[in-house]
Amino acid sequence: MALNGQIAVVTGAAMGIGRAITETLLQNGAKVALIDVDEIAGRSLLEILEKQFGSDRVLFLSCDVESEEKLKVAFQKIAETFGGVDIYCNNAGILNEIQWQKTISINLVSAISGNYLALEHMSRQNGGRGGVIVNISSMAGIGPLPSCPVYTASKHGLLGFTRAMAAASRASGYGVRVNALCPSFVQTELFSGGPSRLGQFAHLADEVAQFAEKIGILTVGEVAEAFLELATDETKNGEALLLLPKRKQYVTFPSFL
Ligand SMILES: NC(=O)C1=CN([C@@H]2O[C@H](COP(=O)(O)OP(=O)(O)OC[C@H]3O[C@@H](n4cnc5c(N)ncnc54)[C@H](O)[C@@H]3O)[C@@H](O)[C@H]2O)C=CC1
Ligand SMILES: CCCCCC(=O)/C=C/C=C\C=C\C=C\[C@@H](O)[C@@H](O)CCCC(=O)O
Repeated sequence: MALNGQIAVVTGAAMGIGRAITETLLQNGAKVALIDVDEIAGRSLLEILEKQFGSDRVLFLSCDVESEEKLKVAFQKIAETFGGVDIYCNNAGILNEIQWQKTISINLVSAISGNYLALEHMSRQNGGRGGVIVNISSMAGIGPLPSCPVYTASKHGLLGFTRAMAAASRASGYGVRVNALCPSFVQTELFSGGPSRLGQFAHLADEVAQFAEKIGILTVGEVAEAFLELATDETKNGEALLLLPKRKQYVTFPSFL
């Protein structure tokens, strides 16, 4: 078991990619704290996971990641219950080009506050034991999706933040690796509900749908498998792993040094 005894925190854990990552972490021996704003879905999943893995290895905290204070309290509860944090998966995200400010708030602003809280608990400079942060960006964090420019911006921002955090952590000796996972289209609620939440560029939805059909759709299990690679490979820091059906690649970026 690659992660025996490790303590993981997953945001947006109640369904979709976050649920698959949570289940994969548990299957590999970790203890997992699930954070989600959807209390009904979260508690329902908790019941299933407690039966499958034991109540001593799972914890659910109903929390809206947009509230930095509530997220801080959630981290404190997790540290008190499990004894620390080794893995932070920042997964919670939405696609809403109509309420676009909310998309930025959840996908970027809350991701930043979550990363900083995780660093506080994991950094060796703060008495932590080090660890790894995996931010769930998107292929839209590497190339633009014309029908959702704000979602694209949030995922580009998250990718840039991830790479800067990785460099800062390395230079500061925090002992915390920070990586981004960039999946292409994945069969989830967010994907199927996306077209109904497009804004002024909704007329471009068909173009993107055709693109999705051309490149194919991932399963949440495939995303969870790629997550595990970033979480367990200690050579990976500051990486962006692009995941497509049937292939994956580490993205290379221009260097100016
Ligand atoms: N589905 C796709 O095609 C792709 C999704 N992604 C990213 O993967 C991540 C997960 O997306 P999916 O599983 O597809 O979405 P989903 O909609 O199926 O699940 C998202 C989960 O996050 C939770 N959540 C939403 N807002 C929250 C908040 N403010 N506080 C706490 N929890 C919150 C929801 O309740 C839900 O359980 C997102 O960051 C998304 O941008 C990246 C690439 C492709
Ligand atoms: C609209 C549903 C979005 C689901 C969430 C998500 O993050 C999915 C991202 C998947 C792929 C993004 C790919 C972006 C590629 C760009 O580089 C560009 O090539 C896309 C051009 C598509 C087009 O011509 O419409």
